Amino acid sequence: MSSVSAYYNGKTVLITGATGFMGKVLVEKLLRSSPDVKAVYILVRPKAGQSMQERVANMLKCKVFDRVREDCPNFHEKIKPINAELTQPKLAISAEDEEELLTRVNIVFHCAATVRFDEPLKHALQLNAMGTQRLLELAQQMQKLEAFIHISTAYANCVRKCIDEIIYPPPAEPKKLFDLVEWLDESIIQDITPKLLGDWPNTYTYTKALSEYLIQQEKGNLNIAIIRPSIVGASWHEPFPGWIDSFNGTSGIFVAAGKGILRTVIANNEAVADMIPVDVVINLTLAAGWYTAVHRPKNMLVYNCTTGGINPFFWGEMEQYVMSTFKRNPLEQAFRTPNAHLTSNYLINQYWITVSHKAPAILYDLYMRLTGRKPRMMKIINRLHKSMMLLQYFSTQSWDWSSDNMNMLMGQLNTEDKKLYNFDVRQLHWSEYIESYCLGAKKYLLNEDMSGIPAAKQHLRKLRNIRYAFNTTLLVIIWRIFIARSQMARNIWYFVPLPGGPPIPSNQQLWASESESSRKIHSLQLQPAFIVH
Ligand SMILES: CCCCCCCC/C=C\CCCCCCCC(=O)SCCNC(=O)CCNC(=O)[C@H](O)C(C)(C)COP(=O)(O)OP(=O)(O)OC[C@H]1O[C@@H](n2cnc3c(N)ncnc32)[C@H](O)[C@@H]1OP(=O)(O)O
Ligand SMILES: NC(=O)C1=CN([C@@H]2O[C@H](COP(=O)(O)OP(=O)(O)OC[C@H]3O[C@@H](n4cnc5c(N)ncnc54)[C@H](OP(=O)(O)O)[C@@H]3O)[C@@H](O)[C@H]2O)C=CC1
Repeated sequence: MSSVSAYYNGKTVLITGATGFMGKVLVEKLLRSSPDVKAVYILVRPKAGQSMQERVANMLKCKVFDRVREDCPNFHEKIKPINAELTQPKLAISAEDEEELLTRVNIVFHCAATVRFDEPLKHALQLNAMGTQRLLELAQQMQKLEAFIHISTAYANCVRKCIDEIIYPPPAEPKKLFDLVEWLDESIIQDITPKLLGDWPNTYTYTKALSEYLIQQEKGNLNIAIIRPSIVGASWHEPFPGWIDSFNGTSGIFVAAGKGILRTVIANNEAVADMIPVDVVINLTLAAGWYTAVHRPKNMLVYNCTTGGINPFFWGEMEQYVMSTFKRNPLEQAFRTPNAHLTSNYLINQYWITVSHKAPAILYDLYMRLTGRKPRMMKIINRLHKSMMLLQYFSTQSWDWSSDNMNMLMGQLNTEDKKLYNFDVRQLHWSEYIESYCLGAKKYLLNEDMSGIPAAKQHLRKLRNIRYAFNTTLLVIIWRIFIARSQMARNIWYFVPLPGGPPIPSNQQLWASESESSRKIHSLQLQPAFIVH
């Protein structure tokens, strides 16, 4: 008998960020594993011209709910959307909805956040830190609240190399910052952001660190747990292997590499790629919710939800597995043959950016212009470079996260719960996982059908032939330039018995141009790497 699923049956749950990548997996697993859960309130904002109702209807059509749709066809009746905006006072929840939440909710899962690394500080603060504070205020008034689970990130304290399951001093006093951004002009905040961030690499990790500290300061009597996942990847098993619907973290990089657009990445082959499947994070989150509510630990527990200390995996291995999968199962309409390499050398990376990113993009855009179409590759490449700049902080270093609480929690689960809410990452087989992740990105992120693989392979063969033809033409052009300028090259050329080769010149002709050409050959700057690799 599962204690965790039994606990959620009959309970009323509130989830923020339910429309996001992790939120959807949480809602799905909760409804599938505890079909008798009383109600799942989700805080949703209207967005992109869609009302809250339209957004929820679209969300429920998502493939991630296929399994629960089969198991419990009426699962949608349990979902109760509430109009909310976390950046607004009182979360912009109507008085009537607030009353409903205050009298009914038993457990809160707070997933909503902006995860963009380039989010302006003011907005990141308003959502990630102030939003969390407002939700806590609401939670304090909930009459039947048993547990509050906050999703943070393992990188909230990335300025440290060894990260324990404790709350560290914040980068700044949150309330002073709130005051500051309240009255300072937006452009001034932008100007002083690097100074405020200090050692923190971006506004995301900075505001996540602040929100952890705020929770510790203002938790009062609430039963709270903090979950800190590292880089969240596609699902391992549930609801089905490889499910992913977000380009964040490594997913966008995989797609760009699979499409043959990304050829060089700044990363340390030997650094740990601390990735964790989304279903593992959600299983741990639900188990932590149960443990927090039922066992009521005296101190607030922080769960580092990471793999590096338990089952380490390295960026170099990731490169191999990703490239091997996309070579065997290519993406449709690839720009070039997938062939991405990691390097920790800045100059080498810059060199390949010029030769293997920018030069092909310029040529392709020229071709688009000549054929009357809109050029777009350079724009994509520039965006990719911006992303890579922001991600390289994480791909060039390793961190040590302790995972004692994760192990402790595993020990608290009964045999059935260990299976139903499996978060034992020792069983994770990385090559199989990365293959299923890449195939999931193909199917669920790009909506490509597996039946299109033969055509995609055919397309890669066409690209290979174009590359051969291009390289041969380039070689001939370079050679012709040599021939025109170097007597030695001409001598070699004339000894190659090619059909249709040049006529054998007289000795006089051979000597005539030599002095001039031997001078010029030294000034020729040949770049053999322009030959596409
Ligand atoms: C051979 C392989 C080797 C692999 C080596 C890999 C090395 C990788 C290294 C290190 C990964 C480690 C990462 C650490 C993570 C920390 C963990 C966490 O705690 S939390 C979560 C992390 N959060 C993020 O990942 C946000 C990062 N993203 C951003 O901050 C922004 O997206 C940014 C600045 C990178 C780009 O911003 P923009 O404004 O240029 O673009 P935008 O708004 O994101 O996208 C515009 C549209 O393009 C789509 N898009 C994005 N990437 C795409 C792609 N690759 N292909 C196709 N479409 C894409 C998007 O879905 C979006 O579509 P629509 O407008 O919503 O419809
Ligand atoms: N993905 C990852 O690799 C990792 C994620 N995390 C953490 O996990 C949590 C979930 O991340 P993930 O699912 O990837 O993120 P997503 O960006 O996919 O989802 C974010 C969610 O927050 C909601 N949200 C954003 N702004 C507001 C707002 N102003 N008011 C109400 N809701 C809002 C979004 O709603 P809407 O649909 O309206 O935009 C969406 O539901 C975050 O707290 C993140 O920090 C931690 C480590 C790694």
